[in-house]
Amino acid sequence: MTNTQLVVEHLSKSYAVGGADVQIIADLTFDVTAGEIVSIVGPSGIGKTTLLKCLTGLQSITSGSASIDGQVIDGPPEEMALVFQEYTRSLMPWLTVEKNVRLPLKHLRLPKAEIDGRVRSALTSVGLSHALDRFPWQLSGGMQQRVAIARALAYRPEVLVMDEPFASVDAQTRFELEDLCLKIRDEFGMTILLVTHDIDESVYLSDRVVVLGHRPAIVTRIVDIDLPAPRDQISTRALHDFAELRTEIFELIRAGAIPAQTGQSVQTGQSVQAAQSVQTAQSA
Ligand SMILES: Nc1ncnc2c1ncn2[C@@H]1O[C@H](COP(=O)(O)OP(=O)(O)OP(=O)(O)O)[C@@H](O)[C@H]1O
Repeated sequence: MTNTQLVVEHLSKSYAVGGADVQIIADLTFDVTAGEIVSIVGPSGIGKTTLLKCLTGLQSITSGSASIDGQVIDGPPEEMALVFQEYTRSLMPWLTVEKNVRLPLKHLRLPKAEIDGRVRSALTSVGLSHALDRFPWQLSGGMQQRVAIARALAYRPEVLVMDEPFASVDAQTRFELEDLCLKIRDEFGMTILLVTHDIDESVYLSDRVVVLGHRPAIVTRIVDIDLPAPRDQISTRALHDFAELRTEIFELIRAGAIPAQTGQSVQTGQSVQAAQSVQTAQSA
């Protein structure tokens, strides 16, 4: 029996731009089962980050709905934690690694021993138990992103939501962090929803890939990724099925591309993302 955790039904989203409503998302319907890894892909500017913001309660939904464990989402859900691409802005530079991970747990009112245990085990899971007393600026980019992931893990969310989490690290670190994602899912049984621009990454990590296209955005296809487990960076990526899935998704994204914009003075997705220094759904 499957346990549907996140349900998105006919979700649409418009932004007010210069006095007019601009519809970004037309009508999205999909769900995510507990313990699944689901990637959201689509052309740049299609509304992927906007969708995550609606699902994490950081933006209002214009019509339709999203719910987690049967509860309608109308603010940041306790069950979710968020990891963004910009780890340099989500970590507090004046706090040690250990204190950064501890920060969001403060408002949970847990016994100190429980908090200590969660912080230690999250940092061990991401391979940073040796770096507790270091400051973010003393770490490599990949290590900083591990701290951001550990902070989300220590919170023990049911659903980990990640927006382009590995876009700012080198290729080798990216592979390691992808494998860390798979390990987290297996170890903690966590549901993971992520936005990525990297089609290979979406195929490698996911159980299903939700492809968004057109303007305003719709779901163009939900692709099942039936690749064998456990996945491995070399052997999984060498599979014929892997190449076929990558081509299928690439073609779907190309078919759903947004035509060049004429006259509309809307910012690109990434510039808006840069302008809004949102950190975690729990405002860690
Ligand atoms: N707060 C906002 N106000 C007005 N328009 C916005 C706002 N946030 C995003 N947009 C617009 O919504 C559209 C989708 O942006 P979004 O960041 O969700 O896309 P994306 O698919 O994540 O983009 P990218 O792949 O480039 O990161 C863009 O045209 C963007 O300019």
